[in-house]
Amino acid sequence: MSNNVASWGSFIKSIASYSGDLASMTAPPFILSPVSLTEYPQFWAEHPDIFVAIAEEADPEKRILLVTKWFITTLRGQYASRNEQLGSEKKPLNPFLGEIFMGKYQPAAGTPTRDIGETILVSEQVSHHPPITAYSIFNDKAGIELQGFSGFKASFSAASIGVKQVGHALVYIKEYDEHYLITLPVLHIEGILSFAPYVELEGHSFIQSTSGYSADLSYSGKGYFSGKKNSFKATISKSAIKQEGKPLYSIKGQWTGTSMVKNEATGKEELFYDSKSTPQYTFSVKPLEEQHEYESRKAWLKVSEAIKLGDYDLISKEKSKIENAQRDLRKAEEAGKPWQSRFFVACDPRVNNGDKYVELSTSLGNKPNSCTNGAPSQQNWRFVREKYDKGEIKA
Ligand SMILES: CCC(=O)OC[C@H](C)CC[C@H]1O[C@H]2C[C@H]3[C@@H]4CC=C5C[C@@H](O)CC[C@]5(C)[C@H]4CC[C@]3(C)[C@H]2[C@@H]1C
Repeated sequence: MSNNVASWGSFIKSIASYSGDLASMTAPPFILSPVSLTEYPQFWAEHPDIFVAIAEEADPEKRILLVTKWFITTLRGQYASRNEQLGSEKKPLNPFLGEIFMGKYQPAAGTPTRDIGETILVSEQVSHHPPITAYSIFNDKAGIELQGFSGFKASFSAASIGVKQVGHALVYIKEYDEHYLITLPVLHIEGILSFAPYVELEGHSFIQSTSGYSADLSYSGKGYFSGKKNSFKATISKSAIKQEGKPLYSIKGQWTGTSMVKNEATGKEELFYDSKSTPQYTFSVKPLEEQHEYESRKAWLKVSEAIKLGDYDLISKEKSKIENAQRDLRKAEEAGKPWQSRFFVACDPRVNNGDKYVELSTSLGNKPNSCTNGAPSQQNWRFVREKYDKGEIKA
């Protein structure tokens, strides 16, 4: 038995009784990814052309369809890209408090794409225990911005790890003064016993717009309603989610494959989205020498090189350098001023600070979603754009 499978076997036994913080659990080197969790928000706009097309659509009924389509385009990168590129899901680097990641989406060289302007990502680890990443993606030319935050709680069973996400995303379209609340799907890690973990989505997530339109998405994997992995269904309605009316549109398919949309009034069915359509945009991060010491790829350089080498001793040596520096910072803060987020501010989820979160999450009613099921998120995180504009760290 190769030592990888042996250590995987003991690793699985160790997590069966594990009740700690999933992000900080020690895992065998071959399951470690050299990528920090602060990089994951980049998957929200892997197709910036579809993101900006939302702001260019004048009809609100077509806009909710475009928002739902754009949301579906984000899922393959978010939840399946490690699997597709590295052969299995991997354990990302656990970001330190204040870690920053930023970059821009550019048309890939040579692809004849129209000029949609710059789409910028700013992401920051606003909490270490529990791990919470706050992020914003904005395109000033199109007048569309997304801000969100995401934490996760894991539950362990012998054969899979359940992961509930805490947080949500808000999209704002300036032209129409329109807001969308997007809740996050529950996921679990399958394939653990067969030594090839991968993410499967489950349950429901929702999109609720101030226009009154809403989308109810439900997910399933192999052996469920469609039998195929990474399946989803969605219904688009005019009323708020809680009134059960006949939907305007029904969508179904695979978020890692193709999906079809049916107009329930006319019965007409057509292709909704094909996720294998080639991504025309690459995400670019400035060169290491121009990066701030808190930016992920600079901060984790030595650790990610050690992970690529599979050199466990070097990984833990380089990791403890970062952890010790963080401990010293926390001690200094106890003595002096507490840590402050560089680009985000925490706010009370019950108080409307103009982003319509209270109105939109209320219209979701008691539907199970990560905004309101269980204890509402202790606090929401919001992007402060002028902190970025006036700051010295730029994408
Ligand atoms: C034996 C246990 C085992 O299989 O361990 C190997 C597993 C890869 C360990 C669990 C890790 O799995 C990773 C999957 C990560 C989520 C993937 C996608 C997202 C969406 C993104 O928008 C927010 C973050 C989130 C939820 C990631 C959170 C961290 C997850 C669960 C990693 C686990 C530590």
